[in-house]
Amino acid sequence: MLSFEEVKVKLESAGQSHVLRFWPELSAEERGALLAELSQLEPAELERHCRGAAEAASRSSGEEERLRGRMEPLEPEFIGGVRRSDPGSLQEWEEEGFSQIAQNKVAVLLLAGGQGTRLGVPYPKGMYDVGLPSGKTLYQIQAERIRKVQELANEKHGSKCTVPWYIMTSEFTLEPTEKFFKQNSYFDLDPSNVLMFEQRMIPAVGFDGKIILEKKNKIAMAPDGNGGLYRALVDNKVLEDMERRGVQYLHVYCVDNILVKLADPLFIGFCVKKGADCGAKVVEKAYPSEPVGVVCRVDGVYQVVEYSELEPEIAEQRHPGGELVYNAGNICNHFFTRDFLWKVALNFQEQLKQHVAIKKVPFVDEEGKTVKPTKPNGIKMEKFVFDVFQFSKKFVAFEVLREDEFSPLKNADGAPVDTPTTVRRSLLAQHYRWALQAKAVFLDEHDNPITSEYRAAQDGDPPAVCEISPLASYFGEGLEKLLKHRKLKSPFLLNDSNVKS
Ligand SMILES: CC(=O)N[C@H]1[C@@H](OP(=O)(O)OP(=O)(O)OC[C@H]2O[C@@H](n3ccc(=O)[nH]c3=O)[C@H](O)[C@@H]2O)O[C@H](CO)[C@@H](O)[C@@H]1O
Repeated sequence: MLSFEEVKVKLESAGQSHVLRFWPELSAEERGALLAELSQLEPAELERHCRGAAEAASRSSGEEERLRGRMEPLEPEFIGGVRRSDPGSLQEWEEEGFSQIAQNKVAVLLLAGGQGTRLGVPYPKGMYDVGLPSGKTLYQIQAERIRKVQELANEKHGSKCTVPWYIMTSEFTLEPTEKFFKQNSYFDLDPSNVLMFEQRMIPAVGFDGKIILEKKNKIAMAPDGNGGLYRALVDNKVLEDMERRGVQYLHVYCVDNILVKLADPLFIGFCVKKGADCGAKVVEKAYPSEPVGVVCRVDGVYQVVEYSELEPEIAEQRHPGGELVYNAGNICNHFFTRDFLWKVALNFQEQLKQHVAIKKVPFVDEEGKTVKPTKPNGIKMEKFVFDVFQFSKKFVAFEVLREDEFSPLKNADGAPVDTPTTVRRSLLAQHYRWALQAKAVFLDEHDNPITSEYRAAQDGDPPAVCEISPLASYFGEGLEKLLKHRKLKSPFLLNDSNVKS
């Protein structure tokens, strides 16, 4: 840790000495905490960051306009997908994916450093229990899907494989996430294959380019966005770990999609067979203003234009047949080769675009009291995980069905979409469909078979509650032997122990 004098010089050179203005009033302990925080900041970088933030914020209103005339949608023939590709190819890709998994060449990486402000819970989103009959949290569901995909690969290839689980956390989420995993015995995964690491935090800045003080002895810090991944991979030697384990392919995903197919053999196999170094899963956008990024080309280069930066007029453009022109919705499921990640980490991560978010950042007033602002007063700069697509030599996109693979938890109940209620419904609807495909028969309260047609989550709640543990089925497979012609009363829970009995 640096001394007060050293920190003072550093801050002066970065034009940020105001953060020491309460120094004379601080206790020894408070001084220690402030010095520790400030010691980590590098003056030149700090100066660049603060100046860059203020400049970018003054320009940010023009971001959408700058994209005008430069965007093009993905060419339809460029996209593979569950509906677009022929069954033979789909099967070949899935087999390829399982083969890579069985050879220990595939890992998953969870982006879990976000603060989940829209959901509004004081703990990491992955710990959220969405109210399923089993009471499982998002983390547990994900852990069980990893266990199941390993088991399926082993059955197919006679292997004993591991899919390591890398989890990127932040100062906000590391401690509670670690504690939660320990309390839950890592959901029966081997702890040595669950690797948590922390992304960096950066200061929030006022419109005048000055760091915001949140308390007398604390500056306002925020994670550097999910694109902070690339720096965190270097900081924490994650690529070296992948190398030691022989992992060549990484499936990166975000925490809140209850339907996420971890290490999806089909997606992995598709990307590997296409020789891609970088890939993205997409779904058809539901409506023009849906808060998902669109995968497209800008100046001929593949990239994601984030929903916050897409002009409504462009988002609303439609083809004569009615479908949206910018239709490839990003579901934050990405494929990267380890070689590509090395290339980004060594050559490009400093070049990643800084995106500007104007936020209400609590600040300390002249009396030293923390004030919650009523209107936005600060700038948070974020990097985005998908901004590396431009460095890819071979980028591919794979379209999946929304009702099977995308239902994110973003908002608290009461909001119209992406709430605990809607994600629970999506999962239960999927499991109900799987059970029907396996020829199970659901009974109503009078023990009569339910015959009503039910297709997708959009139809509302399914006529019976059915939850299938990921340990019983990864994606609907293997259920006939367990459920065929069985008469099931709602709520029905197929868990691991049912499977064994
Ligand atoms: C930048 C990005 O990827 N945006 C995508 C994200 O938007 P969205 O705005 O929903 O992104 P979130 O803020 O939820 O973050 C996505 C993921 O990144 C993690 N995270 C976030 C910030 C951070 O500093 N560290 C970190 O690890 C979050 O924990 C989460 O798992 O998901 C949508 C689908 O649901 C996509 O359509 C968006 O294109």
